[in-house]
Amino acid sequence: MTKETLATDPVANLSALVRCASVTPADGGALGALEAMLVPLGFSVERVTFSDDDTADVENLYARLGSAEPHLMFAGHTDVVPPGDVAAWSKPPFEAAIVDDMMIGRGTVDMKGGIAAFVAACASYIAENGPPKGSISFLITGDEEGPSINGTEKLLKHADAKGEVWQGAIVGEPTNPEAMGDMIKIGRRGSLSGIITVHGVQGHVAYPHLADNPIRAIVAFCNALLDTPFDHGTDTFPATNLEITSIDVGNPSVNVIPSKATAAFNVRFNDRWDAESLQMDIHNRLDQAAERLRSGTERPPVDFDITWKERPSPSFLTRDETLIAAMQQAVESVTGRTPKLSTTGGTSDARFIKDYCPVVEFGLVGQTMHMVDERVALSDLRTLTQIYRQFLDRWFA
Ligand SMILES: N[C@@H](CCC[C@H](NC(=O)CCC(=O)O)C(=O)O)C(=O)O
Ligand SMILES: [Zn+2]
Ligand SMILES: [Zn+2]
Repeated sequence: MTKETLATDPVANLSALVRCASVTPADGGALGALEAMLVPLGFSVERVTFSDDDTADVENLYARLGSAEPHLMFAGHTDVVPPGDVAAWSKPPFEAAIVDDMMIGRGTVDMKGGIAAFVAACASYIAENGPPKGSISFLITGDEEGPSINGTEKLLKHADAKGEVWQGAIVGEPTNPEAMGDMIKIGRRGSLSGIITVHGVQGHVAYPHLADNPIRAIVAFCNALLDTPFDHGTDTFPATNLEITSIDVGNPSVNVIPSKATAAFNVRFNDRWDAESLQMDIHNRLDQAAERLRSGTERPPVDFDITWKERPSPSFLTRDETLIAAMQQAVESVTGRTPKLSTTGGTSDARFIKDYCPVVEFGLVGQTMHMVDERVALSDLRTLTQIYRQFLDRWFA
């Protein structure tokens, strides 16, 4: 294998990936581009498409180099969110244009950049040392930005059923708020979504005693969810937070009391809760608010129901000190900075991986993810490559 055939340049790797328009669930050739980088490095590549009811088929990739332990998994996604208003971009979102040492394009930071850097780190490791004394695998999905039904969760099950065992995993999502070296994610909050529906009685706005306005109750319910904090955070997690994401009555008239009102909400919860205890607390809050609405009035009981999104995400915390320390040392040795160990932000596919092996997350600076003109500094991409390379050196030492 000559050095020239190896994908050691993270910028070239990223250009190839960004040029594939892989908006979920489309692959746009992205996994093929990744396969073309991995095969010359000696990886055995398996491509697998998953299907499910009521959702699009999605392509995924699992690649492994080596058969011995320790086995390190690098996990991520090649799918990207839509570009939005293409005319608002300063360069086409799937061109990978470089301006002032920044590459502009959808997925540059979230998270084709992480994949490009990890491939480059593997290539440079192999060029210097030959194949590692152990194994490296890539577990890459095309369904992270979408419903996440035909992605990482199924790919892990598929690989596990074939006997794959990992000792640790890195997820390459953008974890740094402002600069490289800011933050490693060592866990994630849970996520729970629901919709409250209040059923009222439609009527004339000038004759409210003949109707039952559901907006009165939906406002009281939203306040009951927002007024009292769920907690004040724990040693390792920020406070649980609930956001109302939508309130709808679908009423175009000014003189009609609507028949129904709904409020959608999402809770990001810490390790004091699980989905069940949180659901119970929310039910209690709503029951008490309904009782308050009725007490001392002639009103009928509030008729409401709540539906939960089928698949809440659990919170989790990685407790593997060795894996965390290896990433921390790699970041410190390249950036000279001590990264914060954090559980802030959204959830990620690490919530599935944690059931198979310890997992940490480190990637690029996330400031422009999902935005128009998403972009990465080429220097950050090179820094990330060096950090992953340092990690590999430590892991396989
Ligand atoms: N689409 C998935 C889960 C959605 C995951 C999403 N994660 C992020 O935006 C990552 C941001 C970060 O790194 O902090 C979220 O938290 O909503 C599904 O529906 O399951
Ligand atoms: Zn992402
Ligand atoms: Zn994203």
